[in-house]
Amino acid sequence: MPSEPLSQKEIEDRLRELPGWAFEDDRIFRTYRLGTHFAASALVAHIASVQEELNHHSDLTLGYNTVRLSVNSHDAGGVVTANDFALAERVESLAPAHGAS
Ligand SMILES: C[C@H](O)[C@H](O)[C@H]1CNC2=NC(N)=NC(=O)C2=N1
Repeated sequence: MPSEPLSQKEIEDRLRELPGWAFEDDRIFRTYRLGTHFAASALVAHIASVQEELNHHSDLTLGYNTVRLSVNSHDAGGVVTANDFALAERVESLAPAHGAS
């Protein structure tokens, strides 16, 4: 079942609970910085496994020592839904163990 778009106010309220995340162009996004390229690669693999579990997938970009996620919901027409925040919250909870900031 497609998820429902969140209102601008809902997005702003939820973003307040997710420091480092921001909203632009109908997406929420964050960049994490890591100590090494290998650590950044491991974070990408961990995020990919969570995305499979949730069946919800970000645009996930690996840099030298950075990982950038950008996500919205295709099934809702390319806008932000609760599923995007569910993914963001899961990533926030696993990122510190990778030394991401
Ligand atoms: C068929 C399957 O449910 C869809 O392709 C899923 C997979 N991952 C997805 N990821 C994201 N970000 N948005 C979606 O709408 C979406 N849909």
